[in-house]
Amino acid sequence: MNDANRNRVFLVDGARTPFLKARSGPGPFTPVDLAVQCGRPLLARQSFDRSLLDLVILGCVNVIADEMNPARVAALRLGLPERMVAFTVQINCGSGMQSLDTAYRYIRDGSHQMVLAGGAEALSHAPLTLRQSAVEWFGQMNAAKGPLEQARAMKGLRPEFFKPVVGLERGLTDPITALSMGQTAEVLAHRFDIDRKAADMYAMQSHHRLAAAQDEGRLKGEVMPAFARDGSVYDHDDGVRPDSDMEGLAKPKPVFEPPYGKVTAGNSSQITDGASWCILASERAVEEHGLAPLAEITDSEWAGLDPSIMGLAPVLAATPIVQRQGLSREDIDLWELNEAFAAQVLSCLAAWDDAEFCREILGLDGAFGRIDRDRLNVDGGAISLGHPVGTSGNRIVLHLANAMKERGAKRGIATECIGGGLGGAMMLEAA
Ligand SMILES: CC(=O)CC(=O)SCCNC(=O)CCNC(=O)[C@H](O)C(C)(C)COP(=O)(O)OP(=O)(O)OC[C@H]1O[C@@H](n2cnc3c(N)ncnc32)[C@H](O)[C@@H]1OP(=O)(O)O
Repeated sequence: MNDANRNRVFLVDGARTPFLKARSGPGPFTPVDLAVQCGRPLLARQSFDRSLLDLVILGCVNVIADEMNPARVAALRLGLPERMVAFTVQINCGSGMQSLDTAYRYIRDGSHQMVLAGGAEALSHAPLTLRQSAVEWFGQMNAAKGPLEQARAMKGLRPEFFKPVVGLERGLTDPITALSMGQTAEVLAHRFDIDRKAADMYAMQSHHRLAAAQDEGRLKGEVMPAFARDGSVYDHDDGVRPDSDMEGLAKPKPVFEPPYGKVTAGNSSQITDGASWCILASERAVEEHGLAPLAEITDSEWAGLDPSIMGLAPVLAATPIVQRQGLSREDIDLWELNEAFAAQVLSCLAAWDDAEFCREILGLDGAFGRIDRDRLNVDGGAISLGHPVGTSGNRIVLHLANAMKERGAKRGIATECIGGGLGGAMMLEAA
């Protein structure tokens, strides 16, 4: 399909739940609960009838057994018609952006007019699983015929069978390299010479920026309060530490490569629960229903690279967009680069500023240049907010749209690294 036949795609509106830090034990909401909590007020404030939506797509990494295909469960709980097609996508931390990109492409190519695309993740509900030896033992017990065989199988019982494997640890470990996500950030810190002070400084700024955005009411239309069954109300991102300072950040020990690593609890993204939705619409739908979009989605890109340096993927995904749009670094007014780890974000900035890297890996003539920190993650990011993995890609696009509107920006890019060695990026322009 040539460009002339492509439809323009707009991000009409969006909302998310507060991001809630996973503390000990499951949090108050499942992924679908979260999706419903922010989906309800979002749909209620639209001027169009919700039955006009064509499709629901939801990104979710840790789907729980009671909510298979959470997109469909959420759609029905949101009161959408039974004919509504709804599917769930999973591409690790890219899931919430994948839902948007799928919606963007469907609308652009003319098959759909209005799509609800989101991400939902409750990392506090990540499954606890049995170790392989325990699974085999339970299998033998089930297969045992009669008391004699059962007694024989019973002999194989070991206390460690009852010590569960934390699913989250597995989920945040790359299956090809066996490196944890934090270790991949350490690889980058080493490669780009990111020191602990620089990582902590970045983390401190993330907390200060989010705290300022909360205080100054910049998240008001974006964050919808969530109401738990026990009557508790959650109305703000609770992982923020407004008083973060360099002294405090210097205290936590390196988690993933002790004792010399640079990545700590203070400069990593937090383990968090949260959901986010965006409504995407074609130009025709915008005109027909008199909608006032936040932004236009004008390009997107995905990239793959060595899983052990997955954190560099934003560089590989975002740069081709800038190039093919005939733009330069300065033309991008705002960037949202998901803060998986401070060392990972800083490595991306360093890679863009490294002429050799840009020539060899990106095929540029020289360095892309260092992104201005005043244009990057202006209201904080996953270090201060938390990182509900299947949601974050959706949140950064939504927040980019809101931040662009708030600041009168013309153009912005949201981009993120994805476990397994992938990256995604989307470009927005003022509507
Ligand atoms: C998956 C993909 O597809 C791609 C990606 O995005 S990769 C990224 C995926 N996500 C991850 O890998 C998650 C990374 N983060 C983690 O694993 C965990 O946050 C972690 C293991 C690093 C730390 O977990 P934790 O110990 O529960 O952290 P947390 O409770 O926040 O902090 C522990 C202590 O550090 C200190 N600390 C944390 N932040 C601080 C700050 N800003 N200032 C000062 N001290 C701080 C405090 O002493 C804190 O203890 P208190 O809460 O009692 O004050």
